[in-house]
Amino acid sequence: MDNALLVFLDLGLYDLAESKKELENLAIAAELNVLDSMTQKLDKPTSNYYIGSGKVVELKKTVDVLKIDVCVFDTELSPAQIRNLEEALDTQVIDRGFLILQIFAKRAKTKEARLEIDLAQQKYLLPRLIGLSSSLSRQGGGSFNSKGPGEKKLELDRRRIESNITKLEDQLKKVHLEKKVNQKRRQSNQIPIVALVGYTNAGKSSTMNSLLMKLMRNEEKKVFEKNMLFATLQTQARQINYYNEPSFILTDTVGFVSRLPHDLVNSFKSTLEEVKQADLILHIIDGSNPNYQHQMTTTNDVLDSIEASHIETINVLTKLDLMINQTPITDFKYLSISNKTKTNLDFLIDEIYTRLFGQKVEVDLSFTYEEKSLINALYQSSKIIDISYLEDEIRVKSIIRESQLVTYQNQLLQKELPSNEK
Ligand SMILES: Nc1nc2c(ncn2[C@@H]2O[C@H](COP(=O)(O)OP(=O)(O)OP(=O)(O)O)[C@@H](O)[C@H]2O)c(=O)[nH]1
Ligand SMILES: [Mg+2]
Repeated sequence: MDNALLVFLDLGLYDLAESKKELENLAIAAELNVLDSMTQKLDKPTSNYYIGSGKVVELKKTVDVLKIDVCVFDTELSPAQIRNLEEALDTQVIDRGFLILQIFAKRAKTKEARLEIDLAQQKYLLPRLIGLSSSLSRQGGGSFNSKGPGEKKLELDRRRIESNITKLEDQLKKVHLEKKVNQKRRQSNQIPIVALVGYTNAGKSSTMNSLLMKLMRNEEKKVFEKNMLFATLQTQARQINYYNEPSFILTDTVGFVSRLPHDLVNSFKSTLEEVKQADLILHIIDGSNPNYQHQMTTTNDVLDSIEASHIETINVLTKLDLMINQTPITDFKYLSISNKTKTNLDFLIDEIYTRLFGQKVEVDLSFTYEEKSLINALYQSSKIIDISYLEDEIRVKSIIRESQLVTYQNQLLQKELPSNEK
């Protein structure tokens, strides 16, 4: 494990305490051993080193004493700043964007995620080729093994990266095409899609698992959840068939983080395609996090940028069990749940079904004996109260959802007002 030192500049732009905690968690997620941090208060960053040159001297001392392998700066550094800092500190220097790319690179498992992250890394490196040359050799990420590469080598490296980018983009196009076919198939099934979105570590995967256990009682379908930033890197979908209710597809997605590297947002836009296809979004918010408002805004901004902000949304506050001594949140409408104590899950489930399929209605239906398959479908997606087999028809009394009325309009005998049954 590499020893890391975190460097912050207090420009009064961000909540420093939150930024510190978040960068530390990002470093831990990147499997770094955080030994210390250093903060400088300045009005604006310096062009040579980002921090002041006096601070660089101080930093160098700490780097030597603590045997620091990598200094992580909580910002986006220019290629020149990286080069200058690496020379002055004689250690690897990376910025927040590079750190996030490292986490994704470590976690990406599926073919698509691997290609996306490779592409984001190559795009990130291209303009930083000069500055990052020594970091790269330490990463073992290519043949950039001299500290001051000559012009010719630089040109070769640049061309190689450009050709890598083209290759990766081609491969990705193919993967996306296959995915589109699958999506079309799913859409033609007309099963509605519910997507869980939110800030990283908010509790999306845990909420998905709570719902799966409650509705499907199937341990095997569970997804990975962990107290670690970016535990989920790939969208995962499960079809929910709950007795007495119509089916829907539930998908877990990659978490968001503020100040995400631009190339990464672009790369993961296709992963977020699923969100765009959703009929309903569950915006998962960690209500116990003092910074929840900022996290919500970040998520809403990403939803805006992928043109998904028009999709119907339920705000879900998780970690209710940790919010006991907090002043209640009153600035927006939400449902609060706990995945730990399993509180309010029934409310959430009922809200999901109502938003997707409308209220429950009690109906009397009449089927011919040829329409038996329709009755089977009804059995799977609604609550049958009574069924009687008459001479030339089958009479069924059932509680269905409003949206199912269309499907059974030819069989409908009478319709009563929405029942109060929940
Ligand atoms: N106390 C408490 N902890 C929770 C609750 N929901 C989730 N957690 C914890 O929060 C941490 C993150 O949960 P995840 O479900 O992995 O979060 P996520 O939003 O999927 O995170 P990423 O996939 O990393 O974006 C885990 O340690 C969970 O156990 C809850 O209701 N109460
Ligand atoms: Mg997750």
